[in-house]
Amino acid sequence: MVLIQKLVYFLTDCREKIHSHTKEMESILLVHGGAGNIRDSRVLPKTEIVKQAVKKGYEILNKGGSAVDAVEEAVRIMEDNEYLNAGKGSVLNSNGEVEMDASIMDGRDLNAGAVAVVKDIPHAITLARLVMEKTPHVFLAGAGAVEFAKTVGMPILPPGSLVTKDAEEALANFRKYGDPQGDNYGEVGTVGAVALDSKGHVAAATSTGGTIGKMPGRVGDTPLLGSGTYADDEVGAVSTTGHGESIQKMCVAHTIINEMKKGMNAQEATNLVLKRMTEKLKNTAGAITVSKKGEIGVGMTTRRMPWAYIKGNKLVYGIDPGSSQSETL
Ligand SMILES: NC(=O)C[C@H](N)C(=O)O
Repeated sequence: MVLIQKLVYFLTDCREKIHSHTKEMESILLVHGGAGNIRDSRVLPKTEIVKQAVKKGYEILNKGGSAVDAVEEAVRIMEDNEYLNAGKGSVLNSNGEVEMDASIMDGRDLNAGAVAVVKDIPHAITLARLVMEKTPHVFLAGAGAVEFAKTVGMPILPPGSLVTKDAEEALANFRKYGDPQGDNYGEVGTVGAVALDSKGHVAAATSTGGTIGKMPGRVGDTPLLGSGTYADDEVGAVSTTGHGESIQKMCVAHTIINEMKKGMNAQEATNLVLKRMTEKLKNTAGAITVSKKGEIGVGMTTRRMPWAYIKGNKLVYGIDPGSSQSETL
């Protein structure tokens, strides 16, 4: 009798496992364009950019592409946009140079790639992906990362090519007036994406020029696994933005993952960890989260953060805390 019961349990378990592996998930792509004290005049353009990026990235998921491909594509599109703080348009360090950080993580096997303090590379996120796929390492920084980019045939731009007029003006203002709001990372934003693909795999990617007027060589949260980016198929994926030093101290991305592991949904975990960080360290941040079950989390303790996601035929987006709009595609 006991044996028969055990056999029944075993067969049920097998059936469930097979079922869960073959069941198609509804794909989700969720992106952000950086949290901060965003002026009213920038609300519309920033909202448009995140909508464009999510639409382009979602085409990959629609064709059955992987979560990793989708997050990389969405981030590349935002890196190309001069109004966001990644790739061209990145904020400048105290020497007037662009130094970028990026990371990408694949929830299937926790494979990851990151780069920090890289110059003259239009797509730091793709370099991070190549570190993940073509080296035995997870993280390359500075001149070594740029050397690696050359060996894999990535274009290296002439020095200063990623510096924009806006970024120069912003640095000049920063030098003159400092950072009256205390969140100089906000006017142009870091970019990030999280995805769940139809096979149930998650991925996350984040890319930034860091903080305006930063010391040369400064590394923020963005390239650090567990701070700026994290993805694990067992739980979900997170990308963060905001005050990098605080995000690092609280390991915000992985702490959100941990809260979900303990039972919170994606939205609750995102809100809780950001609130905790802001209460404890008196600095602000934002995060986007997708869970393996397809829950969405969008949170910010900043004034604003542009974000957008597509799930099925619905595009949902927003920029102010607690409000969103949607369109049927
Ligand atoms: N805009 C940002 O999100 C800045 C980024 N988190 C950093 O500190 O490098």
